[in-house]
Amino acid sequence: MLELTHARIGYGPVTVVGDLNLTVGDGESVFLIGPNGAGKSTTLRGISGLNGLQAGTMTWDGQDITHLPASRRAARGIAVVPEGRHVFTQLTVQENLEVAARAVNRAAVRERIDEVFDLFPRLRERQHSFGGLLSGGEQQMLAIGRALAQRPRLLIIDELSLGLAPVIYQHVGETVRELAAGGLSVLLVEQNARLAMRICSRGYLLAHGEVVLAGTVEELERTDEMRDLYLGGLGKVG
Ligand SMILES: Nc1ncnc2c1ncn2[C@@H]1O[C@H](COP(=O)(O)OP(=O)(O)OP(=O)(O)O)[C@@H](O)[C@H]1O
Repeated sequence: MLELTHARIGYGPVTVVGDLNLTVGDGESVFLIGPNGAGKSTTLRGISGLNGLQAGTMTWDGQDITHLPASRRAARGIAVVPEGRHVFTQLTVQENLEVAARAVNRAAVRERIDEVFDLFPRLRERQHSFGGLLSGGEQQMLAIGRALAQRPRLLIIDELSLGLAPVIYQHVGETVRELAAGGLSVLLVEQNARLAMRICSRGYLLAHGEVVLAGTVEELERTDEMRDLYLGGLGKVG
């Protein structure tokens, strides 16, 4: 469904990611992992359209979207949860969701917000609270809820677990895993390999702007790189 071919992504004249080939199939959940500065966020910026491709192509459902602006990608079903969440701190939970739902389609806004509340009951409890007063975990739920309120077909999350306590990211991760199991396509950038491997079925290891390993979770967990660098030498995903 999403396919990047020989994609080169960077900032102005600077190239960060060179010659990237990456796919996320219909209903597939895929993670991107790699050390700091590997180019994971830059890759997501290329996919969401915030950074244009310096070379290569990107297709969505077989159509070339290489030059499509970010707003039009969202309308086609690509939703991004940025690193750092970026919820509107001066708007309530409900208003945050309304803005997101309306941005893509003005119909059935209430229905879409209720769907998000069903998924994250904590947000329903806090619907009248300002975004800025939420805990980190609640803000992450709201950031994911904002993306889901757009009824995407591909949900992209940059650093799901960042700054959250294990009990919180496991709860949020479980919800994302259920969404993926239900057929939503997911592309997850995540430092926590165990979490990424629990949610996703396939992954890419990125280093210095290049894919150095790719495969299914079963294939990746057998590699020395994943075992030594990300799974603490224990091998099997818990
Ligand atoms: N606005 C920018 N202009 C120029 N270079 C940038 C810019 N933003 C990021 N970079 C560079 O791109 C490289 C990759 O950054 P990126 O944020 O994509 O890595 P990452 O894999 O997401 O890392 P992290 O895990 O730390 O978030 C870094 O060397 C960084 O300095």
